[in-house]
Amino acid sequence: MTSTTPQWRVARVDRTQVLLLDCGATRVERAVPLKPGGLLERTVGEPTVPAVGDAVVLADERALLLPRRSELVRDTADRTSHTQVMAANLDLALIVEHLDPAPSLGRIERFVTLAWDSGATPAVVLTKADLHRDPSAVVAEVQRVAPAVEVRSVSAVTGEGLDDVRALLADDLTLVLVGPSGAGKSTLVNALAGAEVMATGERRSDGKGRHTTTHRRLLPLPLAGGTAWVIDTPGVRAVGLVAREDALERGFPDVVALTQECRFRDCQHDGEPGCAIEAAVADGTLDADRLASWRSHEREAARQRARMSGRLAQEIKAQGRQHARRVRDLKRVGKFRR
Ligand SMILES: Nc1nc2c(ncn2[C@@H]2O[C@H](COP(=O)(O)OP(=O)(O)OP(=O)(O)O)[C@@H](O)[C@H]2O)c(=O)[nH]1
Ligand SMILES: [Zn+2]
Repeated sequence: MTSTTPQWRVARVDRTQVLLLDCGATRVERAVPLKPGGLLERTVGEPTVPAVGDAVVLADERALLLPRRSELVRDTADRTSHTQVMAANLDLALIVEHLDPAPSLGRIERFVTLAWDSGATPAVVLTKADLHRDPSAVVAEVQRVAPAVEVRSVSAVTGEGLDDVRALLADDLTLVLVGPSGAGKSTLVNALAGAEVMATGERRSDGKGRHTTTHRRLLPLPLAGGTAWVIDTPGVRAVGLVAREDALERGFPDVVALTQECRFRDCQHDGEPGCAIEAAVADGTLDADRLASWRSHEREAARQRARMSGRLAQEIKAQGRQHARRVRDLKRVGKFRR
C-alpha cells in the first residue's frame, strides 16, 4: 500500500449495508451496517449516503467517511432534484461506447462534461474494434466532440488497443467505467486484468448486451507495475447533467474559444452582428450539432442548478421555521434571554 491509498474503501453499497475493502495487503472485505436512511457518519459534517470509492476510517468499530477528493454526480431528474453520486475519489473516467453499433456522440459529450465536473480526467474508449472496418475514422469523429480528451479504440477479442488503454492507468489510480449496457465495460476490465474479475453478458449477434452488471463495484485491477482500482457501473442509456460553468468550458473548448471572438462580450449568438459562432457554423468550421449540444448542456445545467438552489432555499426556510418554533418554545418556558 502506498501512502496515498486509504486502507478501507467502499467497494459496494447495498440497501442496509456497505461492503468495505481493505486496499492494503490483505484485501479482506468487511460489511458495515448503514444508519437509517442509508447513511454513514463522516469524519466532518453530517452523515451522508456513501458511494462506491469512498475512503473510510474504522475507529472503535465505527465507520467514518473521509472527505471526497472527486465525485461523479448525475442528476436523477426527479421532482425532488436529488443528485446521485455514481463514484467517489476517481482519477480517470473511462467513457466506454461500442464501435458497432455506432457510438452515441451525444452521450459521449454528456459524459465528458460530467467527468470534467467530477474532478477526474475523462478518456473515451471505443470497444469492439474487431467488428468495425475503420475504427480510426470513428476515433477522429469522436475526437471532434471530445477535444482535449484521449480517445482510443480497443478490441477485447483481438487484444488490439489494450496497451493504449493500459497506458492511461497507473499504480494507485482509481478509474470508473461508464457507458451503455453492452458497451463492453466488464469485458474491458477483464481484458485489462487478464482474468475474469467481472461477469459479462453473452455475445449476441446484434452487438447489444443485456444488463449484466447490476451493482457498482470497486475492484483491484492488477497492472504490470502495481494495482489500479476500478469501479464498474451498470450500463446507463442517459444521464442527467450536473455541471458547473468550468466543466462546460472544459467539455466545449472549441465553442468557448469562438465565443471569445464575437464582437459583443454578451453575444447570444442569435443574429448579432460580428458573431463568431454563427460565422463558424456558416463556413463549416463548427458543426451545427456541436453548437446544439453546447446550448442544450448549458440550458440543462442551468435548470439543474436552479432546481438545486430552489431546494436549498426551501431547506433553509424550513430550518428557519424550525428555529422560530424552538425560540417560541424556549420563550414559553422562560429560558430565552436576549
Ligand atoms: N466482438 C466483440 N465483442 C465484445 C467486445 N467487448 C465486449 N464484447 C461483447 O459485448 C457484450 C457485452 O459486453 P459486457 O462487457 O457484458 O458489457 P457491459 O458494458 O459490461 O454491459 P453491462 O454490464 O450490461 O453494463 C458481450 O457479449 C461481450 O462478449 C469486443 O471487443 N469485441
Ligand atoms: Zn456570438
